[in-house]
Amino acid sequence: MTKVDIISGFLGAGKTTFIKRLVTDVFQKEQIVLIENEFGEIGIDGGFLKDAGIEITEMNSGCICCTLVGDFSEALKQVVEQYHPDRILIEPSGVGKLSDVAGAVRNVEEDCGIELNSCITVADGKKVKSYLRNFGEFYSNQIEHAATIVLSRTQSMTDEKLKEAVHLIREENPDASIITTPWDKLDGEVIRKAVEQTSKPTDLLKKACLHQEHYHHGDGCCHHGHHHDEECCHHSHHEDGCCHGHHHDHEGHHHADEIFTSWGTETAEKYERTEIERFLDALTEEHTYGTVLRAKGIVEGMDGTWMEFDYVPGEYEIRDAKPDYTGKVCVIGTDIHTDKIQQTLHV
Ligand SMILES: Nc1nc2c(ncn2[C@@H]2O[C@H](COP(=O)(O)OP(=O)(O)OP(=O)(O)O)[C@@H](O)[C@H]2O)c(=O)[nH]1
Repeated sequence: MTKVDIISGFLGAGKTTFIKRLVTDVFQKEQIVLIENEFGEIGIDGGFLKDAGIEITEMNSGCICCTLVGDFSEALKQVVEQYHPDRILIEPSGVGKLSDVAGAVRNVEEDCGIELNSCITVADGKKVKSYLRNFGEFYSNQIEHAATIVLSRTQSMTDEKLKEAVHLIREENPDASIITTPWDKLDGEVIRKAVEQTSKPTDLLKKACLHQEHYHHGDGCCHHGHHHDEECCHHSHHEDGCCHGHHHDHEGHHHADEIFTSWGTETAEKYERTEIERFLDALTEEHTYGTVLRAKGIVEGMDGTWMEFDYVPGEYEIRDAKPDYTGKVCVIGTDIHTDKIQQTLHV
């Protein structure tokens, strides 16, 4: 039986970084396939994991919800048939709802010969308060439905801030195990125990489905409170072909793409490192770029070397990288001014 672990978490939380730790130190003896669902068109994370021999299936889609029932179960089935892995790791989009993803996995457990083993959420310890307040519908859902919550960046938090973050998480989820020790300090075995022993998601998921008013029908789909005949995505379908959320539970139900915008481009443009630094520094200027929650990319430098960058509010990182087939940049946020971003990057 293939085990399935879901590693969710908001934009830039550290999901990919934690998954790297899992595959190198925790599940290193197992054959693993990673299914990533990026919000937006440009897949940037693949490199390291591909180098480590991990099979990666990327599902790039603006709306995770619409892909969950159709494409998603198809992807799961294909992965099992093609690779017969010991374990499938699913990294949903940072703005995906954990209950949706977990529900979709459970619906195809029997069909696909898989077993939902754990629901993990990685959360940036420094941003718990602000993300709960500003993006609660998505953020709380990821916290509430996790059996294990892994806090990232705790090494750069004061004890007081860490306590506050844990308290806020406990209010949303009294039962989860919360990993507060920075994961690079932990042995693989300790991480395995924290993830495996506490992550029997069955009861949590029952709760998830009741809470969200999902009805499970014989067709294996998870319906969001409405009964439609369509194949997938049972929100109200409007004539414009888009799915618009309905406010039928206390949290409201929005699609990621109603609230978040993802902009991405591939580019052969070359940059000075200082130019990228200036760009990342400037992303905090809301009046110019809107509310940028995440940026990442890989681009060629003027000197022919390559740079990879990662931005989350309050910090960024530029690293040397191996050349890619072309440069790629992706910016995600709310009300982002893509024309200004394009101007700055000359794309
Ligand atoms: N200092 C520190 N940096 C971290 C930690 N976790 C993640 N980061 C950095 O944060 C950035 C984002 O990490 P990712 O692992 O790509 O985050 P993600 O959740 O996969 O991000 P998305 O691509 O938005 O889904 C990278 O620059 C990481 O190096 C942590 O625990 N400590």
